Amino acid sequence: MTIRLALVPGEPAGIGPELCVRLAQRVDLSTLCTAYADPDVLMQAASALRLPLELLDSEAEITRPGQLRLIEYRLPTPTRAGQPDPANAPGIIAALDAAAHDCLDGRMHGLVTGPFHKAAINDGGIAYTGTTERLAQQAGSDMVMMLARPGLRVALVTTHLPLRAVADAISGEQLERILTITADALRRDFGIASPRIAVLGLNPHAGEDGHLGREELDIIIPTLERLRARGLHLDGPLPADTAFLPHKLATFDAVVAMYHDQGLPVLKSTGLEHAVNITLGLPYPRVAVDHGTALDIAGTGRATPDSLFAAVAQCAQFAAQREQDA
Ligand SMILES: NC(=O)C1=CN([C@@H]2O[C@H](COP(=O)(O)OP(=O)(O)OC[C@H]3O[C@@H](n4cnc5c(N)ncnc54)[C@H](O)[C@@H]3O)[C@@H](O)[C@H]2O)C=CC1
Ligand SMILES: NCC(=O)COP(=O)(O)O
Repeated sequence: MTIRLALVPGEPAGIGPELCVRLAQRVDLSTLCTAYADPDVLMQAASALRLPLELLDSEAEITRPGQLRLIEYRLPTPTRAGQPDPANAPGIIAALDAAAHDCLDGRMHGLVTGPFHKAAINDGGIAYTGTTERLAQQAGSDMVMMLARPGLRVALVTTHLPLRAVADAISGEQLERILTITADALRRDFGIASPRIAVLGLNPHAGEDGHLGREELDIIIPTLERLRARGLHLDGPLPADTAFLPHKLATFDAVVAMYHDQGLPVLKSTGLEHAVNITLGLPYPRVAVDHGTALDIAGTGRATPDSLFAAVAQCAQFAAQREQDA
């Protein structure tokens, strides 16, 4: 069967549009995608890169490099590379919401997104902590944010939260939900029959037996014991500073970190180009680039499209797997 993916470039002043133009040069990937975007933004990015771009209607067949199917979402103000305009926020989010809606109703099999500029969207009057949270709210489902590259998958217990709020957000119920969704996704989407998951502590040295914090003793350990009794293979709570040592990582299928900057720097420090951002728990597969809007290099042609290419390939694989299982 033919897999159809909705592709949303994200912030028009960032590198998202030019990555979509580069994607259009790869017929093996572009043939899977339909962009939800402003045609002028994509044509401007193609012109800056001096690459061919022909925008087709949403049912057209891709026959050569440089073609991309498009569903139009026009923005009110012209794009200047590197300078997000909050006035465009409603249009940017309208494209995202429409693409997600088309995934929910089965018109599309999965969603691939470029980077969104969180501050510009909030400055435009839309309360937005992240795409992961918005998609989960729209779908009425729970979610887990997982970033993955070959050899390492990191899922997060809390996502876009001020550090001050993290400890209060970690409850036994929340941890149980995150671990259950992660284990289910490892089985269903990644085909790992009996996944082994490492769970990090919250405090230095995983609390040092309660001398450096009590969340491990009061919340994490009891939750892990409860879930082990239900058959999950969980190791932890592990001290975060040593859990990522290569000989330890080799024994896990995924690491669950308590907060954003506990887990993601480890993954991103080995290169932005190999990793993708996966939303687990939605009714459809969603995969995003792992990097941000890179306003500092937008329009220069220096942005590598590898994470977007990997996101499309990964989303197509998940979508095909789900269609086969259905
Ligand atoms: N998937 C998403 O929607 C994400 C959005 N963001 C948003 O992006 C904005 C900027 O975030 P930053 O922390 O500055 O991170 P960033 O990822 O945009 O930039 C960090 C550094 O990596 C470079 N870089 C990023 N992507 C690259 C690529 N494809 N090729 C070459 N170099 C690349 C940038 O030039 C910069 O030097 C923020 O508003 C943030 O919220 C951040 C992460 C993910
Ligand atoms: N650090 C990941 C990130 O900011 C992207 O998350 P989301 O906007 O896709 O939820």
